[in-house]
Amino acid sequence: MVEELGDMHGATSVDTPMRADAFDRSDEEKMEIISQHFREIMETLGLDLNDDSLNGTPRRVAKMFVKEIFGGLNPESKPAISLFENKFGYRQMLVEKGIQVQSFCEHHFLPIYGKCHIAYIANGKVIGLSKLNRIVEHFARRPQVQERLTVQIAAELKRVLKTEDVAVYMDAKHMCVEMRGIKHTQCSTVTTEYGGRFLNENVRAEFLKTIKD
Ligand SMILES: Nc1nc2c(ncn2[C@@H]2O[C@H](COP(=O)(O)OP(=O)(O)OP(=O)(O)O)[C@@H](O)[C@H]2O)c(=O)[nH]1
Ligand SMILES: [Zn+2]
Repeated sequence: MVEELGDMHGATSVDTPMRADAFDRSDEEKMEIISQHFREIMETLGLDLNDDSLNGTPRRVAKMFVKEIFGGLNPESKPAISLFENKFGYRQMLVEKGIQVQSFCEHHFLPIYGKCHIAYIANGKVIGLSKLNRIVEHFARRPQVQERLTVQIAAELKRVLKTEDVAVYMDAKHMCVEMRGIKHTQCSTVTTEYGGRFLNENVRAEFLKTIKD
């Protein structure tokens, strides 16, 4: 189980901080507890949960947290990866650009949304394209900071593709910056992670040009 939680070659720094008892409860138990607590939050805000529109909300939120938007906390939801022999001898970078990112800021539990662009240079095997999107989706479905999300995606790609030649570029907007606090709507946050040959200026420039085209 500990092995499963480790997202990067045994290092722990990129891992989402999890409690030791994180998987002691079933999803159903988690939903029941969250539902009760969310009911209390709503009631504390003064809402009348006898209203037929509000009555099911605690359970809806609990299900959404456990099964949907934070489903990536469960290591069992990590996508199975299909790799294929690189019989065609493709040796250039493959860029999957414009992958949608929908995540949640772990400081305010408000949405982070934007785009992620991924590249890798095949080392023997090639990956099913949709698996690149699924890896992004898995790590996005956790409370996150954008930096960790970016590094977790890169680490998983390196692990499954058995190469350091990986690049991740993410450009996202944070609702915690837009809707509250500073309330600035025009900025976005860019995070990057480059490994192996992407540390070379020319290779990186080709990647950046491809995602800007
Ligand atoms: N580095 C980083 N910071 C983030 C991310 N998402 C949100 N934040 C920031 O996390 C910080 C939390 O800071 P605090 O000062 O504790 O929270 P706050 O008082 O609500 O801050 P304000 O948003 O400035 O009102 C804020 O500056 C957020 O903008 C992220 O993905 N990465
Ligand atoms: Zn936030």
